[in-house]
Amino acid sequence: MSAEPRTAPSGRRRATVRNPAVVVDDVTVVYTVTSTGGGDEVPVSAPVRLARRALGRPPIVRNQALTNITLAVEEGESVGFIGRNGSGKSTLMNVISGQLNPTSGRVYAADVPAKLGVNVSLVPALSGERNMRLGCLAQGMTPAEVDAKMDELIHIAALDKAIHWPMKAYSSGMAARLRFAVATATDPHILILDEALGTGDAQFQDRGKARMQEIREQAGCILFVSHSMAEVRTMCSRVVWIDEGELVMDGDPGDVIAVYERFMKDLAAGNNKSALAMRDEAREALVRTVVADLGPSAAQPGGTAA
Ligand SMILES: Nc1ncnc2c1ncn2[C@@H]1O[C@H](COP(=O)(O)OP(=O)(O)OP(=O)(O)O)[C@@H](O)[C@H]1O
Repeated sequence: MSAEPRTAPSGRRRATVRNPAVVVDDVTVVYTVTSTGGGDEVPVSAPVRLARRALGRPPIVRNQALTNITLAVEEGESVGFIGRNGSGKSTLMNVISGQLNPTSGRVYAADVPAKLGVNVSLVPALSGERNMRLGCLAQGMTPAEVDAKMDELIHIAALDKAIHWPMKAYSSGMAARLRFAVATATDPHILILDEALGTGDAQFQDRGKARMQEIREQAGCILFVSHSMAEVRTMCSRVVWIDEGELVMDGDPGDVIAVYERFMKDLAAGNNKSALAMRDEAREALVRTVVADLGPSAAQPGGTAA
């Protein structure tokens, strides 16, 4: 990952990106996985295939999680990523955070992204408060900076007396509060939240939202994965819908969520054909917009738009 370009092709309706914090450039991710049920088999040499068969090992198949994803996120944006289970949201967040190398394509980031639960590992036997301190130190803060920040972090985590209990006594929601507070301690420029606030109660969600707003006001950006449309509607200034590893829509939260909810409703009702037609139409509209944004050269064979 590097902090190179200030402009890039964008999946958004605007052609120019003024202050990009993250640029995802034509990213494709293909996992390989063993499968007993067939699929797109990874070619292996004949001896390897025979040896695997003799040992009773299932064939290895390709699973394409992301296909040619291109988008840019600007400073100050809070972008919600929505989509069905297995559509590729977490894979994209893992690529952006640097946890996973894409099969092809690149990610450019203006700073090292902070991904909740990744930058620090917490110690179950230690109290929440000790873990908070250690987590901050692990992210490069000085002891004096940690001291100055502790009251604010304890307020954000809203754990009351449990802040002094060992973390092994925490529920998953309580641990999520603490991890969220630690992840935001350094005022990250790029914060990735993959299903982070959903585990918390209303009080934590309010404090979490307030903290995210502060980060945005300091020119930070937030990438936010959630299955809760209510949460996405209140938290995000823009929404990206991903399905089967491809961008389907990218724009105003109200517009994108309305189509996505119709899509999900149709699928739930068994109207797969109309759901998929709606999705394909939305995806084609996005491609047309990107091509128009990129100008006439992109519409020519060999142009830059996919
Ligand atoms: N480590 C892995 N090895 C093989 N395939 C994987 C791996 N991780 C994810 N996948 C596959 O990649 C695809 C996208 O998964 P991903 O977890 O990114 O989806 P998601 O949109 O975050 O799903 P969810 O909403 O259920 O969390 C799925 O087909 C999944 O099976």
